[in-house]
Amino acid sequence: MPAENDVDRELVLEQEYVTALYGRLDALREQAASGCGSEDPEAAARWNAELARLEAVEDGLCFGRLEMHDGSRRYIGRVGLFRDEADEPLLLDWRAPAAQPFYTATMAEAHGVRRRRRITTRRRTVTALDDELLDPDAAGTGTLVGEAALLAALTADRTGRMGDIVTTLQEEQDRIVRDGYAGVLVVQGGPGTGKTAVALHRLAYLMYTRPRLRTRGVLVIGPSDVFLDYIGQVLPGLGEHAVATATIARLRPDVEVSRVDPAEVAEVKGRAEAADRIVAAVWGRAGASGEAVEAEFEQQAVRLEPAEWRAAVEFASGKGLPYHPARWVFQQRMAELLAQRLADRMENVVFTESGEALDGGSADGRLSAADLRALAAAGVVVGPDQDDGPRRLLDEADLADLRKALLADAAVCRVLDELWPALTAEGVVAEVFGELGGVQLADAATSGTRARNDEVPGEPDGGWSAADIPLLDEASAVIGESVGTFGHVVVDEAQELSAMAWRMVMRRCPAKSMTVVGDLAQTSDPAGATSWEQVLTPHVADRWRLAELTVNYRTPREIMAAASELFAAQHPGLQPPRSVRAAGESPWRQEGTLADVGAIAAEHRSGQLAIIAPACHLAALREGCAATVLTPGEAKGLEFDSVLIVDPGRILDAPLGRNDLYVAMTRATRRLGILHLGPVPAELARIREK
Ligand SMILES: Nc1ncnc2c1ncn2[C@@H]1O[C@H](COP(=O)(O)OP(=O)(O)OP(=O)(O)O)[C@@H](O)[C@H]1O
Repeated sequence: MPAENDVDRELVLEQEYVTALYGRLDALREQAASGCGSEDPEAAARWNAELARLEAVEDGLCFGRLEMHDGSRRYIGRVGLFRDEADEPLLLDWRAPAAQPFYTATMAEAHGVRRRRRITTRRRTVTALDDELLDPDAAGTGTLVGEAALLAALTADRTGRMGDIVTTLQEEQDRIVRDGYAGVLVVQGGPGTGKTAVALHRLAYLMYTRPRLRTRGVLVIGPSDVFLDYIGQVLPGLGEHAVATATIARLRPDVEVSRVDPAEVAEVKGRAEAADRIVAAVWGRAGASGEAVEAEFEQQAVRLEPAEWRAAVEFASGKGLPYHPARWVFQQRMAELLAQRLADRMENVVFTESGEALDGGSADGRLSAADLRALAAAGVVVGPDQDDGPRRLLDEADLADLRKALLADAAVCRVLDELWPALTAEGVVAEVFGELGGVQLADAATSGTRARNDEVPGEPDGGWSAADIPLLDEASAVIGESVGTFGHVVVDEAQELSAMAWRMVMRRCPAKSMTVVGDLAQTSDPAGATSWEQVLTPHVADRWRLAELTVNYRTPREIMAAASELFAAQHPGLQPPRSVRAAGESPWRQEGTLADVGAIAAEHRSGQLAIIAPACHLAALREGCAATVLTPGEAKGLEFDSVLIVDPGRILDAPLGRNDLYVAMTRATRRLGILHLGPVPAELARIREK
């Protein structure tokens, strides 16, 4: 331990350095602020983004220092700063390779580091220094990097917003953050292992190492708007602003979700077979009629036999195009056929001496008066001076005009539309799934409802459900509507995605560069995942890799011990994650009624309290209650200082109720209480009574 006056001197020195860093930051901000007024809108936007980036790193700008064996020093912080315009680094961005030993250096493998220093600041003042001497002779004395700082971070009161963990990232987490794997990296781990935090830090890392991602766009998909709000500050604090966030439902902002499907209906809608049903419904509309086609164009009737127009259908559908682009090809082909048919009739023409066209029928292929009117309508003017006996009347340009006129003709379009109608995604989904409920849905593929798509209203009675969104997206894709894409996509709580939701996500990431975060033990959606391989192989074959996190930073040991009965019942043979700390308080249970909740909540003294209960009790519990009240599903991914679970018996009744209860129990960072409304469920019997 250095002597007290040594510590004071070090504090003064570090303060000087940190003050200089803030000075440099201020100068850069000033420069960015003046750039914001630029007349060039692109430059102004760039400077605005730069200013936002520099403003977001105010807190904890510099949080570490490495002292190397060669005597050099490296200061580590949220962004990189350089002295004036020179290359001399004042502060290393935490993502720079030279900063990595801050996270990975251990006694056994020091990576050239002699001393690792954590610098704690409040506003711009250095308040504490925490040094670790990496002495190889003392190898094996601990596995947590910066244990004191880590425990301080873990036991601090929760603020309701997730903070970044850039100052205390642990080695197993850092390895995932810096994993440059180009395919799908799955981060699997139990509750509280830092999966969300790690995924967001990895995204920040990838944006730093692959700057092109900033232009190609990155997307974070989370389970709920509350969750997205909860994590919303993490990336800006890491210096990255240009990140899109969405829930699965909000990936289609044009559709409003106003209905909840029963679980069994949502499960059927989530199955991959729903995609086949949509494909069948859409393509079943191309060339469905078996009749000969009669089109009338400027009083000329043209007839196409089924074999003729069917050839056009086959030609267009064989192009490998989506439905609407293929429809366009079909229409062009049909216009060619119809124009040719008309042209064949007009092949030879004879005019009288006075310039009148002979209207003698078409036995010899001569033009009738109707032929001439049709030609005039198509912009082809046949003058009397062109009468020099039988000849080919229409050249290529005339034929092109004729085709164009045919496609602009309402009567012709009506006929073409009947053969190959225009569709909307809403119409298709309403047609295939709209009026069906429950498991009857499974029969829809074979029964194939035949309602005319273009007459179906935009949405089924009662509006759309969240499970309809991937179906709408699928239908849009089959029809040929394009969607925005991203260079990298993070999917959080990925175990909840149905097969159809995965198809929707994959469509948005053509490069299939993704960070997928989840825990199969927390799946609560019956349409969700039971195996990563099963989920990913259809989309990326073997271009995916699994990385695991094993340490629970959130849930104290006492609560994890109580939750492990549930875990063991659901996953025999597997180990729940190891808790990094004890809270000193055991969870409790009590039998009672909803009326007891108020008194229990009133006893709660410090930190955030969340009440987690089945949906049927939410309204009653929210009345006059200051605490946050959530279902287990809504609580996914969140955490609170204290959690009170109400009516665990009913939570367990859900299709994957054990997982739901496991999720609810693992949200607490300190205290857990359980109020059961009847006899205690067997899974919770070992928890002490209050
Ligand atoms: N290295 C770390 N330093 C400080 N805090 C950490 C660290 N790793 C994780 N945490 C904290 O642990 C808590 C849990 O992290 P996170 O929410 O990312 O876990 P998770 O695995 O996604 O959990 P769940 O699956 O239960 O939603 C958060 O408060 C996070 O800040």
